[in-house]
Amino acid sequence: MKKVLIPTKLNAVARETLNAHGGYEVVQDDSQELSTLASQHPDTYALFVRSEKVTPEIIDAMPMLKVVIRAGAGYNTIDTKYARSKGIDVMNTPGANANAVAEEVIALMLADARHIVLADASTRVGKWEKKNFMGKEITGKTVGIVGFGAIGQLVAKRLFGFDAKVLAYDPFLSDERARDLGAVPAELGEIFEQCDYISLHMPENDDTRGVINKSLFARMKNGATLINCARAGIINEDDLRELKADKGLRFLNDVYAKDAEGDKSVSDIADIMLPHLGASTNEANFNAAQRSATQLIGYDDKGIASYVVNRDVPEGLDRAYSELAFALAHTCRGIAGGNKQMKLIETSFYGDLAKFSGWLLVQIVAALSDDFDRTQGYDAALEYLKEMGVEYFNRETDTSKGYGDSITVDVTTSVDAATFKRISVRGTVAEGNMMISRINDFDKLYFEPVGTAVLFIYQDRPGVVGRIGNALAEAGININDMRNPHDPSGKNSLALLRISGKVDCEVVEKIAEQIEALHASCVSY
Ligand SMILES: NC(=O)C1=CN([C@@H]2O[C@H](COP(=O)(O)OP(=O)(O)OC[C@H]3O[C@@H](n4cnc5c(N)ncnc54)[C@H](O)[C@@H]3O)[C@@H](O)[C@H]2O)C=CC1
Ligand SMILES: O=C(O)CCC(=O)C(=O)O
Repeated sequence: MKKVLIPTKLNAVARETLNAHGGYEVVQDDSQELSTLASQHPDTYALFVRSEKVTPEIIDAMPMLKVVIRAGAGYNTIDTKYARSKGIDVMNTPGANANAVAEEVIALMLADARHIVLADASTRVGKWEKKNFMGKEITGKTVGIVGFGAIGQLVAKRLFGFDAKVLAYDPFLSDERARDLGAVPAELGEIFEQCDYISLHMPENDDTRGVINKSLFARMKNGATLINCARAGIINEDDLRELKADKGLRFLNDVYAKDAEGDKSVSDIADIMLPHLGASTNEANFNAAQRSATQLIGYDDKGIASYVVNRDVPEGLDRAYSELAFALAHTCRGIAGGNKQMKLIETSFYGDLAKFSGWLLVQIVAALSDDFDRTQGYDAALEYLKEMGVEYFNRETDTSKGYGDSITVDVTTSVDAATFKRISVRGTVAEGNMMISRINDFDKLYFEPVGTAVLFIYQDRPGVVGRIGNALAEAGININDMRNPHDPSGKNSLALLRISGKVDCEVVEKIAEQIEALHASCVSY
């Protein structure tokens, strides 16, 4: 059993999902400090946190820790570098709470524009200060979004309902993409100069700390509003203090240097301040909790490391190709019949993927062997294969084949001392979906490796597919998708079916007997 420690108020769906999957012992306790819990549970394998600080001391208190999952977006509270040095993967759950924050931004804008907080307090004590609460409308205003990621984009989408003009600054997003999303791409200075509202949605890191400073505040329009629901560290609070009154700026704030009770340094300059409530909706808490659990399961069962933030995922590599490499190797392993003794792994990385071959090999080795620690890198993967007596060969790719960005994984296993079996699987990513395009000689499959697949190779003759369908139906299994090509000789056929649920090995074996299959296997993704 792998111990998962959840020292925070996280929706019970995380615990329930892990328990339903099995193999995890979940300890959830938000009544004690993380430091206390860490020392009580040194055998923790995975830690789920919200805004709790994960320091080197916390990490050292749990020597078996392998994964930290931030149930949320910002991971500036986790010492990711120290975690890396200890071989610990840190993940976040991008987008899981984005809508909650986007709605909070709109709530803050409206609340401030219509004096909701002050007007409520005044009316509640019996006053009638209608003339003091003349408001303004956000409809038609120009709003600048700094950091046009999951939250920034949703804020824009919500604002379009108010006919707002949205300017977006994000150095990692193309102007074309920003325009596709309805925003006007702009430089940071232009945003501060032209906007009535500026909402910050970039992460806090070494590049962003303190970047929202005097030089930008000085360019703001008089009476403009700054909203910070991102992180306290990205703005220079003293610079804002210096200019705020003169320019009549408004400042709406959700974030602090420390999430804790006590006086807040911004209380003199914040017009509305909330206790870091951005993600505090039932929906966001549920989403982040569920995503944390499913990401851990995906990481453990399928090697999905795409959410890991403290490993050098090479720049320019679409994460879907990491998952593809894993899925192709996992398919080879399934067709080879599980944990067979591997002799040789051969790979081809076509198109732009050639430069990511080292990173992709790690995913392949992780898929082929449960013992390989996938938090390690390329050199460790090569070393591991050597220790296991497995040869590895990465082929030069032939661009004339026109395979685009695709991967081939060939695995040769020994059936007995004298016989070897070679499984070759090629695949690509199309419209964001993984596709297996070839299995051995069966080409143009375009089969998505998800759910459960069964695979039969047989001598081609009429009626076989019908018999497979009937036998599956008798076992209560529906067919969701199917490919049935011939091999180039035209003698053999492949029936590759995605089925509605897990299937017992006996059912597959029985069908194989009935149709006199040359090969039968079942792969769960
Ligand atoms: N108040 C709250 O409760 C919450 C706050 N947050 C904060 O909001 C931040 C953004 O969250 P998401 O939109 O989900 O993350 P995201 O990763 O989807 O978006 C962040 C965007 O910022 C951009 N960016 C990076 N460096 C930048 C820079 N120097 N200038 C401008 N843009 C830059 C990135 O390219 C990315 O598009 C998180 O990092 C977190 O700190 C997130 C969730 C809840
Ligand atoms: O979990 C929370 O309440 C804070 C969320 C947050 O700040 C984040 O996801 O970055």
